[in-house]
Amino acid sequence: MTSPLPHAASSAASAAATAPLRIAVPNKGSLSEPAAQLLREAGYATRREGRELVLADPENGAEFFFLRPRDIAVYVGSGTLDVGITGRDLLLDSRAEAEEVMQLGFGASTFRFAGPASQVAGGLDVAGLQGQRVATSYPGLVADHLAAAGVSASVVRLDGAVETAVQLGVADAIADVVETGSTLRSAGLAVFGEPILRSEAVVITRRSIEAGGGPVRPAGLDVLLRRIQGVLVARQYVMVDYDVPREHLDAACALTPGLESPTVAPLADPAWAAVRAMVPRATTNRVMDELYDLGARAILVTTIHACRL
Ligand SMILES: Nc1ncnc2c1ncn2[C@@H]1O[C@H](COP(=O)(O)OP(=O)(O)OP(=O)(O)O)[C@@H](O)[C@H]1O
Ligand SMILES: O=P(O)(O)OC[C@H]1O[C@H](OP(=O)(O)OP(=O)(O)O)[C@H](O)[C@@H]1O
Ligand SMILES: [Mg+2]
Repeated sequence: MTSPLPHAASSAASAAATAPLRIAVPNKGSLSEPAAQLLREAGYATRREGRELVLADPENGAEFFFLRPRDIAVYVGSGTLDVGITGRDLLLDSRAEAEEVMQLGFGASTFRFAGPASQVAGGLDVAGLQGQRVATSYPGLVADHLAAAGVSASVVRLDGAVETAVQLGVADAIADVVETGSTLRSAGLAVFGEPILRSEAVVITRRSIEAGGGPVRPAGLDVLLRRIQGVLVARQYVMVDYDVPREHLDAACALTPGLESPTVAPLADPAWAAVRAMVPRATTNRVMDELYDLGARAILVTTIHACRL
């Protein structure tokens, strides 16, 4: 008797057979929990108690390293680790040889200059920083921005609580992450100038891997990116099903074009058709109202748990 043929190896299984993909993940701070949640939803192992520094996930061909978000670009840029999740602002500040390959839609913030509210009301602008002291935890980012603006100022590097530096006389202005703006307000500061950067969490790899010309693209990277993309799309879209009179089918399909094209199926009653399409989650109720006004009925919305497009 012959033994059965093995199943063709899936891309995930073949990745598991080679060296694991080494992935850097934030161990603390604003990005840590949403990054863990994303990886969990993408089917990867996550650490049970928060103190593990390394976590092997052989079933998925991955190994996770829990590191300070600020250090992640350094490990990835040097090629020590294959891929990482960090903030765009931290990546640029590090000046590491790493680049962004996917935006993740969480950890959003703006990076801005701020100064005493009275001076800002009096017209303080970036040119007014000439010869001044600017406190920040992101000295690389600020130095690059000032140089591009042709402003010569001294950058005072602080670890955190940067807003207090002006009050204590260590700096004349600051540049920091602003989310709600409440920390600035309570320190008597206000933003000025254009935003230096809009940041969010991103996936990074070593520079030029994407172009295919530089370092070898690590095995398993495509699987990781596809899985993450699947989670992000599943979060952004819902599935909408409805029945619509055939005379309004074209107008209904225009409202719900889906990604390629909506699925249209006949109903037992030839005057009606059934339609199924993915719809951006944020527009769900507006689309339902417009479909209803058009004569569509039995409009059902369901959550998508995962997808591969
Ligand atoms: N309110 C926020 N404060 C700081 N960083 C934020 C905020 N919202 C989003 N971020 C993003 O999180 C990343 C900084 O994370 P990091 O863990 O270094 O700092 P943190 O969240 O302030 O934590 P901690 O101050 O405890 O070290 C940056 O990419 C930043 O843009
Ligand atoms: O605009 P907001 O919503 O007020 O958020 C922005 C503040 O949050 C962060 O500080 P964090 O609490 O991380 O303290 P740190 O400065 O010591 O890092 C950041 O450095 C700002 O100070
Ligand atoms: Mg902080």
